[in-house]
Amino acid sequence: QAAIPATLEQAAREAEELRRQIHYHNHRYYVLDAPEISDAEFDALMRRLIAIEQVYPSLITPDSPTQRVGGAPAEGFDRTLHLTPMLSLANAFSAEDLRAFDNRVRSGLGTDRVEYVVELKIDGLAVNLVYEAGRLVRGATRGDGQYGEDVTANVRTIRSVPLVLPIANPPALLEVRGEVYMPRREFDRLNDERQAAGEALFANPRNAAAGSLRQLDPRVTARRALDIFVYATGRREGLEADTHAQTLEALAALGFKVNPYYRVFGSIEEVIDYCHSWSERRVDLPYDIDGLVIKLNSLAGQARLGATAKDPRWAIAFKFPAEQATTIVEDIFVRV
Ligand SMILES: NC(=O)c1cc2c(=O)c3cc(F)ccc3oc2nc1N
Repeated sequence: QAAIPATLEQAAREAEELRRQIHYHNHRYYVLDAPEISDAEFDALMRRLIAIEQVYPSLITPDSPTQRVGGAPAEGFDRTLHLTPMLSLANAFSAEDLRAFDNRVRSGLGTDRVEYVVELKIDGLAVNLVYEAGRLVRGATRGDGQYGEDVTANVRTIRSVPLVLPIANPPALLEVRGEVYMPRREFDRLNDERQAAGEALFANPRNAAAGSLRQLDPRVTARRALDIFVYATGRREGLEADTHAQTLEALAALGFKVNPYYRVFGSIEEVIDYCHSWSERRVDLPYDIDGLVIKLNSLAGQARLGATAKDPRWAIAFKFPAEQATTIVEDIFVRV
């Protein structure tokens, strides 16, 4: 272990370089799932930065990777107002519903052909992230769509959530929406742990993710392998895009984790085929999806169609049939 730099200036330079490397390798591992260095090498970088920050506490910045896991638990969660409302999605349950949606969109726009983006509908809980000058300043649950619970300390523990956007001139203000989820393997591990400890089990990964994200103690959240896929922006200044697909590409370029299975189609029939193909394929995914989300690709078109009081006219969720209840209801007739 090399000696800690003798002066604050040298320490600051090394700390800055270490932060850059750690953010980079964190992104490689947790966002791209393509690490370039071993865990041991990554841990060595972290230990070096922690050692320097211990000797020079003035170097500890809120977005330092050593600050991902906060300390004292919160008493409760503050309410926070989203910069733009988080609406909910109307549901489609059949090909006919999707064709009706397509007819409404095309007649609303007065065009006969439109492009749609189709994304997997991750079965987790929606969160809202706010970045100011490229730094994560807030993470909130969806709440009632206008106000959410401020769970920033917990969101910061999700390794695939960038604490800083590592580019020279980040957007001045960026609101990003995503779905926080718990991979099924982590869900099984967590329930085995709770079973062994005689604690109540989580019914499904969505409940486990919600329960983990709404922990008062971020150190508990940090022990749950939560993950996120981002899927939209809210308020944004300095992020240019004409289509939703370009928005997803821009978010990925900023270091966010975007689900790789989104596709652009030029007709609702292709959308329908893609949706049906995932009804069986989804069992092979390491996380739960409860359908797909179909969105008009053109952002100008989205703006023209707008939203009703609660849901956008330019998007719809295609839902798979609900899982048949797998638990056999106990025999409720007591034999007398
Ligand atoms: N769970 C999801 O994977 C997912 C959820 C939403 C939304 O809830 C959603 C709600 C809106 F009002 C508009 C777009 C949306 O896009 C979305 N896209 C997704 N991929």
